[in-house]
Amino acid sequence: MSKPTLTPMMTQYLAIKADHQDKLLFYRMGDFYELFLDDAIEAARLLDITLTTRGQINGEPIKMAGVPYHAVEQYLAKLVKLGKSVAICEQTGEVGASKGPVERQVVRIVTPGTLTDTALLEDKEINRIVAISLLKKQLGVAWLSLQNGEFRCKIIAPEALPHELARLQAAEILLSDQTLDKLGLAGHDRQLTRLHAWQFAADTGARMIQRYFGSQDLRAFGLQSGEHDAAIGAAGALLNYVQQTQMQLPKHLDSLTLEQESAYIGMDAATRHNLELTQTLSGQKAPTLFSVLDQCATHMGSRLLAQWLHQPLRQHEQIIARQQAVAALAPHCAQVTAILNQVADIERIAARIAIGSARPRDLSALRDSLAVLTAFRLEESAQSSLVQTLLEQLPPAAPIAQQLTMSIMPEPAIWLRDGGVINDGFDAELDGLRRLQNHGDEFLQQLESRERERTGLSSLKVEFNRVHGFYIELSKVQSEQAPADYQRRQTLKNAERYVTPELKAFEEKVLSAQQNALAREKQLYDALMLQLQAELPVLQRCARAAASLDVLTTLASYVDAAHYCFPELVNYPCLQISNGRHPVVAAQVSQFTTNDTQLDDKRRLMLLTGPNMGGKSTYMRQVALIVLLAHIGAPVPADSCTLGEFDQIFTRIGASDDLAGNRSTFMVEMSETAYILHHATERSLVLMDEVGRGTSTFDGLALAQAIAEHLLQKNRSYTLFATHYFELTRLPKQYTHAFNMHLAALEQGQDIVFLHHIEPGPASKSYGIAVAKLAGLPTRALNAAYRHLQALEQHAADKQPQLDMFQAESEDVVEADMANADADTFSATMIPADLCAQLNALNPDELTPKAALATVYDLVRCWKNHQPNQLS
Ligand SMILES: Nc1ncnc2c1ncn2[C@@H]1O[C@H](COP(=O)(O)OP(=O)(O)OP(=O)(O)O)[C@@H](O)[C@H]1O
Repeated sequence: MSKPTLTPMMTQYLAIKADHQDKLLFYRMGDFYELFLDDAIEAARLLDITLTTRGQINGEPIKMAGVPYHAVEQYLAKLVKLGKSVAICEQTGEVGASKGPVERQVVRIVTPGTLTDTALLEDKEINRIVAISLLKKQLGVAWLSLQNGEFRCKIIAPEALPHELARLQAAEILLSDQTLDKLGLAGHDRQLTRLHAWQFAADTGARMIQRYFGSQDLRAFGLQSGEHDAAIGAAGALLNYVQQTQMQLPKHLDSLTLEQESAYIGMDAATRHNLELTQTLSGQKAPTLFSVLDQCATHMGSRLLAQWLHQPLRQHEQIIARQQAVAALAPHCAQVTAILNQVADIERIAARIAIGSARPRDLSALRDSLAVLTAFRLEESAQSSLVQTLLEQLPPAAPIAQQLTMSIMPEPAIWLRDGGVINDGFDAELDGLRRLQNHGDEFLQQLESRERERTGLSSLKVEFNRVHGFYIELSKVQSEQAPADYQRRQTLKNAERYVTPELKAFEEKVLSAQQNALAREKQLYDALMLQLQAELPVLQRCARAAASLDVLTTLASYVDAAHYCFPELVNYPCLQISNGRHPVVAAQVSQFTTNDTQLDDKRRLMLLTGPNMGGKSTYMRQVALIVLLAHIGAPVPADSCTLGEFDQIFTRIGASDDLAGNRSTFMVEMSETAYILHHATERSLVLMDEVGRGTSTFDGLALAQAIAEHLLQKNRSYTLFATHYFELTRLPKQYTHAFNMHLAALEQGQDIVFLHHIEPGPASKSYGIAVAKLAGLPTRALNAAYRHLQALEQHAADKQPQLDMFQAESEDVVEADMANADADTFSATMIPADLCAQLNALNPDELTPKAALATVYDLVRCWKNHQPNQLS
């Protein structure tokens, strides 16, 4: 086959594209980024842009689609959200400098995990890129954020991977095909970037890490060869990937930290999801714990708060240090917030300085923020050593602030290429070039009066326009008398325009002054950027201190405004909450009913019963959220709270399919439960909501009981176990560490009033049909449900096989903690079998009034035959 004939430009395009097969190539042509061939088809579909054609290859039209360069960011944002990576190819050579197409190069690669551009990032989210390496049986994870320099790694058990990914909320996941085959990672398709296995090799990784940090030995990072090989390989792959996509290794990465499991309260993926920390169950951004709490003045504060919520601390000393800081800041909330409101996102500006992409307005915002922080003083911070440390870290090194003040214009231009960024008086050469530009007016005025005098022509004017540059204009009438040295440049209807050698020379000088000034500004800007890069650690420390102060102040604002209290942390088993509230639900309903919780070494498992909609889930989540908030050092929504030591929080709540993972609702339920039973300890908080309901009644009941027993006997965790299986309320008889509580409700006829108040003992009824009535089930269906219920109850009464909420409890089971239950609701209705058969056969909706009356007579007669003394 003969080689296709290609234009020089297409040859260049294909050569560049060959190095970026797995990405969309944005190829700069004038004011557009163009995509060709398959890239064009894909981009047209994903971005909803027009697909056209341009030229041919082998007689086939070449598909083409393009986006204007000035709007490129919105398209990049869209593609990155869809998990796509884009190679940006710019014109790097001078137009016409050589034969053929102007030289072009890929100058950066935009991937979901390596974004730094404000326009492409969510303000309140941390963008992390995670690398996973499986070496033999060792699983290493490393993660990095280009926005805040975070760089960490750890070795984890393979089954903990989904939970780790849920915690890190990776924007992009790097791994090899081999690792992917072994791990699966269903549901993460969009985030996956596959790399060659050699990129995860431990020795390459070790070399990369040592070179980047200029260190001889990995032990400085707590990493041991052999023991941490998978983590080292993953960290090395990350560095390599960043270098390849950013065309450089930014200088602001933190020292690599080996994360220890024991530092944080463990939460599995299901728990983070169920507790709606930063996302609702349906994937929305509000209302969540984060959306309700986040009053931070800065975006970096908001991001840190979200990070704290996903990483509750375990060490009591650290928590107490934060509590003291929050308490110390409480009286100063308004003052600190007013200051922080004036502070820009220094963290992200520092990241852009690190990769050399900071824009003029970033630097002016940085300058203004640093000035505010330098002047910031807070009295009475002595109560908290944490606040004192943060305040010490706030003011940046004086030279940075001074340098920015001197070098950057008060209101610089948006783009460096437009000039007007470097301050007047900062550089003598730039000032000279600017003078030449600006004082051109003076020269032109002088020239105009001189020429008028020389020619005696009153209509003579010296002017400038963008197309023709400087010119002398004469009216049509006087143009006849133009001197010989005037060269005609343009003829208008009423005027003639000329240039002179003197004017031309001046024009050249001014224009070159303009270009020279722009070049000088760029030189000075680049030098400033290098200076700032050298100060990155100081800037990052300042940004982190400001973000921490912001979060602590936000938490402090809840002490008075929402009557939150500081939990007391003790070293004996205890989970005691008085008048606790659900922080999110309480913020939404007009009247929230507060509830107590009392678990300790002797009360380990609370069996929670109560009607649907009674508030069981809310109560259980409230307990978990209070425990979680306590561990980020926050005050909690309660009147008082005492907590022992906790290591993990587990939840098994709600029903969801895992379609991506090909698991049914019941399978998901059982997998999550299995994980809990394998991992929960006596320091763990476990929430179990209606476990077993995904299968048949008997299987479900049997499983629920076995799970509760396992939690009581083996795990000995603090457990809240909500159930509709009334049989389980017998467990306290057998296990002294279990106890019954229920959410109270009142019945009024066929209606129900939820009290949302937790009371001792099991619930007496489930009120399912009453709740269905509230939900608007048609009357016909409701009536049928009541009839079926009666029949079922009768059947159960006859056979006595299984107790349920509506059935009398045998005497030996009714125990002290049932004392509050309404005894009347436990009395069985004994209906004779023939009467029951008649009732079952009856459908009142189908009876005429006359037939109904006759039926009532029949029934009464039948009943009287059985109960002659009662109804005679
Ligand atoms: N303590 C409370 N104070 C005020 N309103 C509450 C309280 N607890 C729950 N609610 C309200 O009741 C609604 C139902 O609560 P929840 O979902 O917790 O009930 P549930 O018992 O778990 O129901 P189901 O068994 O059907 O899942 C909540 O959406 C909330 O509006």
